[in-house]
Amino acid sequence: MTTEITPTVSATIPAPATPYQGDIARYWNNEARPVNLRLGDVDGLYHHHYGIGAVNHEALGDPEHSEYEKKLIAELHRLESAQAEFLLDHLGPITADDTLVDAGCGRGGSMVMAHQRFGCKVEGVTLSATQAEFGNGRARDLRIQDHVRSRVCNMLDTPFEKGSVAASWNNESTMYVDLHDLFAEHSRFLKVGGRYVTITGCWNPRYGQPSKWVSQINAHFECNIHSRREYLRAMADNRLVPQTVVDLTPDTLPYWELRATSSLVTGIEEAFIESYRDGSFQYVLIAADRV
Ligand SMILES: C[S@@+](CC[C@H](N)C(=O)[O-])C[C@H]1O[C@@H](n2cnc3c(N)ncnc32)[C@H](O)[C@@H]1O
Ligand SMILES: CC(C)=CCC/C(C)=C/COP(=O)(O)OP(=O)(O)O
Ligand SMILES: [Mg+2]
Repeated sequence: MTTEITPTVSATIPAPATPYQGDIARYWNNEARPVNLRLGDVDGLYHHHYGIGAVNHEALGDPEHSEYEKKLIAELHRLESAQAEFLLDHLGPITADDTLVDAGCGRGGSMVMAHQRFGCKVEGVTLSATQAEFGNGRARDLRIQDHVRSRVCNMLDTPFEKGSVAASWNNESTMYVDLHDLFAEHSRFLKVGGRYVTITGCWNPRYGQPSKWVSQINAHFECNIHSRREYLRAMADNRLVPQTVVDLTPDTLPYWELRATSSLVTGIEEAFIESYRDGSFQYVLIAADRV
């Protein structure tokens, strides 16, 4: 008797490249915070990034109202999706024949949005088998699995052909890797004339060194936040020339101030709010041309 085996992500998980990557894979495999799942449940787009834009206080209404918490969750989610839309705005002209790469794709919310906007293929890589299965499940639910695919793969060592990708991004996933290694890999698989975009938190060299708040964020997420200077230097060294740099710090503060009032707080809100306010930490978008 033969048993048919349906290939799943977990059947083909590569060994972590380093012990640290094993730690990060475990971290995301075990992550199930309500602040992420309940926001994703609003419309089926699951994000692991933060929000930008003004809070719509009119839509929120009276905090004493029984529906207020539900509206608050919908509002936080709207701001997180607005962040992803802003990133996609900077990818340049993408056609349905193009392939995009989401490096550190999480549960795949941004990938679905990119496919819905451009009609193109979107390939995502994450260290977490749980996340890749989740993202592929959502793609199947939406019947876009031919176009949107997540896999367990180190973003520093991907299977994408040299020069085959029209645009790629990291949405809050650069703080887990060495930036020179990361940009060398994007530069390899991007077409000349292609576009790279990141939205990230970075420490501000004007402050001096990483503040205690930045250290607290690193410890909370087991990550290693880089400085703004490091981004620009590593891009320049890898044929990525910044076309647009936007300081999104003032645009993300309202999200954090609202989140701090919700029942879904995780305890990291103070560190983000204080570091954005004291200037030690910045939320930035950098869009670069592959030259
Ligand atoms: C904060 S989440 C961001 C997820 C997604 N970009 C989003 O906006 O929802 C960080 C992601 O980076 C991924 N990651 C970290 N290091 C990685 C690596 N070396 N290779 C691939 N993915 C990595 C994690 O697995 C996780 O999916
Ligand atoms: C800007 C910086 C420094 C980001 C660090 C990376 C990170 C963990 C992002 C959000 O993930 P999440 O959505 O899972 O976090 P949370 O549970 O806090 O919403
Ligand atoms: Mg979140």
